[in-house]
Amino acid sequence: MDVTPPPQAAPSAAAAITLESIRKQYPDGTVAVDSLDLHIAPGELVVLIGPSGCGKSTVLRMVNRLIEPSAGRILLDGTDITSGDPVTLRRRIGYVIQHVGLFPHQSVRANVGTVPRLLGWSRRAARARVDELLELVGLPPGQYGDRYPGELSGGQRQRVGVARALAADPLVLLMDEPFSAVDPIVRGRLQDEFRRLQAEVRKTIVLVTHDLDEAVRLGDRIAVLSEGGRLEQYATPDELLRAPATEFVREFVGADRGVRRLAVAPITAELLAPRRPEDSSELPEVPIGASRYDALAAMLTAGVDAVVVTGDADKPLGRLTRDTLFA
Ligand SMILES: Nc1ncnc2c1ncn2[C@@H]1O[C@H](COP(=O)(O)OP(=O)(O)OP(=O)(O)O)[C@@H](O)[C@H]1O
Repeated sequence: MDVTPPPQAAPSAAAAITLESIRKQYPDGTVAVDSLDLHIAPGELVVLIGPSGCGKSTVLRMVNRLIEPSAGRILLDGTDITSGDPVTLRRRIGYVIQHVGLFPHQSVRANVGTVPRLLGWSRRAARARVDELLELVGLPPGQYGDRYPGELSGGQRQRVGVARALAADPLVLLMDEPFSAVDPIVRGRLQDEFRRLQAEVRKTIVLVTHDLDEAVRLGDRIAVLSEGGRLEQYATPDELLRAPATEFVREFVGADRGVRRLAVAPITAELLAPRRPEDSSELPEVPIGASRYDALAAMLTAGVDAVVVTGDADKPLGRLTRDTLFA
């Protein structure tokens, strides 16, 4: 697989986020987040997940200071953001919420161009950026740029929200249940598109969701929180599903975690057994590095209990049996 970025891609800004002993106590005494430490690398997509009321949105909104922390520090690339002007800060941080919050009386182009305009970009530069982003989120500007939000589907509005959040090349993108207002089919499509988009722009993203499948699909790492913003586990989707760190996480990820994991756990060399002479004619082939789900699907389709795993130039490397898929 070629992972070299296309030569025309401009380097895009992405900051590391560090939460240090961050706490939020609301004026009525509720401690939404007690003392949370979390580090997010530049360009990483971290999902915050946990039961209702555990403090996910509070954590997210402290990063752009829509909510002020009661204690602790938040650093962007090592600089404390808890002092300084919150409005300036918010212009460097994209924010996408469930019900997008587009301006209904402004065109799609005007909506996406909001922050560049506020930042004083020239009309030409702003327009070029807006059109580039609309193209990137799959809404060709010639067709959609002059429409109003009321003339779009829910999924299209959500894409405009994402384009708007990315318009001024933010350091960080915060997303609070961004895909939950659309039906499951549109949601799946938006998630796929969003993954492709993230592979291209590589922003540092913090995404809040209730949906474990969404977390597993999108997250580079997942932070599982329990009440009071307590960090139960912070791990890759594969690790979280393979080895829940606490009883809370084990229950949260559910009894079917082995099945969910098939989609995110790759086929690796150590799972393979030597080939048998009769294998090549009988068994389907699956490339190394494909997901274990792909291997299971190939087995079920062919009605067999094993596949031949291939490497470079389709060279057979070994056989993978159904039992080892869950290892
Ligand atoms: N303005 C407020 N004043 C007092 N308590 C609040 C306020 N906002 C949130 N809370 C409380 O803080 C806790 C965390 O809320 P938060 O919205 O961060 O949770 P969440 O994990 O995002 O929940 P959900 O998944 O239901 O959206 C909850 O107990 C909530 O009732």
